[in-house]
This record gives sequence, structure tokens and C-alpha cells, in this order.
Amino acid sequence: ADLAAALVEGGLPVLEVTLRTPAALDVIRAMAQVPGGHVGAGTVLTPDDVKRAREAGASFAVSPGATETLIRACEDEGLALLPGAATASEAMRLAEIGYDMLKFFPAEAAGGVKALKSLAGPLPHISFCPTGGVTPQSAPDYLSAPNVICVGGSWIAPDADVTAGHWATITERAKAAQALRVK
Ligand SMILES: O=C(O)C(=O)C[C@H](O)[C@H](O)COP(=O)(O)O
Repeated sequence: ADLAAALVEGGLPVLEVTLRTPAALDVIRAMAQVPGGHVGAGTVLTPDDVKRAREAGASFAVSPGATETLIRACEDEGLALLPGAATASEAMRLAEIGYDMLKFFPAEAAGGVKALKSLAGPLPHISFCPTGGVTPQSAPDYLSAPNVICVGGSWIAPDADVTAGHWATITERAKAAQALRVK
């Protein structure tokens, strides 16, 4: 809850908690109580993940890729999904069924800003939130791409600051990240 409050105070209210540790669902439960925050679950892979994330209070799901099973589970549970795509074909298939706002993952490894700008030519109707290896240095470049609406990253809340409870430092880093917005 302290981490969520620090990020919201820094101007970053959209919070992704990846389901990669046994603590993740409890973290979502705690963060969901923080006023002004929008807490989602990341690394959502299975229908069971969807159900547990929604029950814990997540208001959206993020996945590294997308499968029909996962998409159906999110739609059945009424949980908004930011599905991952890394190629033109993956993005086209998702847009065909109504998902035209996608996560570009793993952003840096899949070609970074260059790849995204190349996709903007033939696929101008599809927009992306790149995550995976985005840094404060590369974020402005990503945000300058016409098909990038936001970026995600863990640099704002590094493990060491979370463990030590350095909430004010995290708030400052969130403010700096918020100020990177170019649109
Ligand atoms: O698994 C998911 O659903 C994700 O959303 C992946 C995370 O967003 C990235 O792994 C963050 O990457 P870093 O900023 O490099 O730590």
C-alpha cells in the first residue's frame, strides 16, 4: 500500500503487479485500497490467473503474449486486457478481434523504438504500450513514436528502494517519469 501511495503521489496512478511471486495477489489486494490508484495484474497467463487477479481487486490484466483461452477468460470475467504482441502478425490478429491497444513485449529485445516506428507505417490503427527493458533514457524516444500511448517499466520502483521503504525517493522517480510525457 505504501508503494502504491508513493506512485500515485508521484503522478503515476496506473500500477501493474506481476503475478511472479507468491505475494502478488496480497499486494494487489493492498494496493487496490489506495485512493486514486488503478491496480492491474501482470504476467496473467491462464484463466485461473484471471479469476484470482479479479477477485484480488485488479481492474485490468496485462499479459506478455495472448492466447484465445486467455482472451476468452478475461472477457468472461469482465477484466480489461492489455495483450502482448511482438510481431506484425500477432498485432494484426489481435486487432482483427477488437484489440487495437497492445503491449509491445519484450520491447527492447524485440527491436525497441525502431521496430515500433516501423510497425506504425502499415499498422497506424494499432497502438502500443512498450514494456521490457524501457529506461528513463529510452522512454522519451518510445513516447515520441506515433503509435506509442504510454510505456511501462520497473525502474521507477527498484527492489532496493521498496525493501528499504524509501517511498519519498520512489515518489520523486515517479514525478520524473511523469514529466517525460511528450504528448
Ligand atoms: O509479464 C508481464 O505481463 C509484463 O507486463 C512484463 C513487465 O511489464 C516487464 O517485465 C517489465 O520490464 P522491466 O521494466 O524491464 O522490468
